[in-house]
Amino acid sequence: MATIKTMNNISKKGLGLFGPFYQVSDSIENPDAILVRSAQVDTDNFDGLLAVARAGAGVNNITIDKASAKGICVFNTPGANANAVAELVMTVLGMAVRNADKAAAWVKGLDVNDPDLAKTVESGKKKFAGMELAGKTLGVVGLGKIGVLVANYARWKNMRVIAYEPYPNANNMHELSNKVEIADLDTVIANSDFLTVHVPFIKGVTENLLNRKNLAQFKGSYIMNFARGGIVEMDPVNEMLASGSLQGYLCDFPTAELIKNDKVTCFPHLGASTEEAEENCAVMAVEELKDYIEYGCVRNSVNFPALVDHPHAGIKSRVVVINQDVPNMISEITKVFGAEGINIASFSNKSNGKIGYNLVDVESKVDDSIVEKLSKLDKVIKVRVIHF
Ligand SMILES: NC(=O)c1ccc[n+]([C@@H]2O[C@H](COP(=O)([O-])OP(=O)(O)OC[C@H]3O[C@@H](n4cnc5c(N)ncnc54)[C@H](O)[C@@H]3O)[C@@H](O)[C@H]2O)c1
Ligand SMILES: O=C(O)CC[C@@H](O)C(=O)O
Repeated sequence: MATIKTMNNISKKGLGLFGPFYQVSDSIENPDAILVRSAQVDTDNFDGLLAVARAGAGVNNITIDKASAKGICVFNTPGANANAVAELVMTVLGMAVRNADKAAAWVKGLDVNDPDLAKTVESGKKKFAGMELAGKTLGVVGLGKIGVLVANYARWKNMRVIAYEPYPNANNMHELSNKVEIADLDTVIANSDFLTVHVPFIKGVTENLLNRKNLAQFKGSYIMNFARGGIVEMDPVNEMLASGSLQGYLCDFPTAELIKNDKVTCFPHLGASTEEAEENCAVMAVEELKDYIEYGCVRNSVNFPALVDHPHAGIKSRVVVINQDVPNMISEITKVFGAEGINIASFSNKSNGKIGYNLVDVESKVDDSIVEKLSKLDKVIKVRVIHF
């Protein structure tokens, strides 16, 4: 029986995949794995934790470095909620440039008994005249799963799109419209009518990626942040809003100050809140956890190297060895098996510069003594055995 602690609301479609071998509850104290959305997870608070799966993209709510130090694998679900966010971003921008929410609120406030209602409507609408997206330039910062979709949607609306991506991923680039222009960050900021950011929040790296210095070049009207609060430096944005050089700030991360500002439209971290995205994320996260718990396979981890290699028929034990990524570990590990007279049927290894990950398959049942011996090796972080 494996135990899974859920934090936040996780779609039933995903939870239903766990099956009878799993106990799934939000009240388990020291679970084998955690399934989470936006709640904070300090992995040091859980003994014996094997893995954390984030049903979503951003993992800044999880203590990744602490997890790596203890051999805890952290997963996310790349792309599973990207369309939900991209659709919201384009909807919100479309509404902003047409003053759609303000206009609709004005209509709601009209006197329904006004005999000249139709006239009032026609004469009042000029206050809400807006502009069109077609022909305007959208600047996209970050061409990951969401940024690519936003860029493509903007192209379909006949916008010019310029984008910045420092680490282009071949799969994402393959999906990108060939009409999207790629440029450096300053060029994107300086040439956009609207700016949207889609990068992870990484303290000291993407923190204040849009900042006083580079935002000084922005001559457009709206900045959108549906990625994470700390990515945009707020003091210059507030000053630009107050001076009127920026028409609006549209974001998914409300603060008291933002809520009070009439030129800011805040959403309640709503980007991924569609039935489809919640299901996609939950299903992907549960599949990742099950494959890890049952077979030691790693896909979509943010701290472990990818290694998907299911054991062949006849394998009775799979020994999972997680080590710091230093030279000579494979030799040290195999020596332990040799010294015990255990024949290795299959050995898979991957490393990512920080973590070395090994799956050692054996056609007999190994006992706990091998775990003890492997665990004593210098630089080994964690060892577990999966029996079949
Ligand atoms: N509002 C929401 O509900 C919601 C939903 C999903 C994701 N998000 C946020 O959006 C972010 C992006 O999601 P995604 O699915 O596109 O992730 P992704 O990993 O597919 O894309 C992120 C992109 O940012 C790029 N990047 C990394 N560092 C960068 C830097 N210094 N400068 C510019 N680009 C950089 C990466 O190379 C990658 O292409 C997530 O990390 C998360 O914080 C928010
Ligand atoms: O789970 C959510 O609702 C938000 C998810 C989002 O912030 C993400 O990073 O994927």
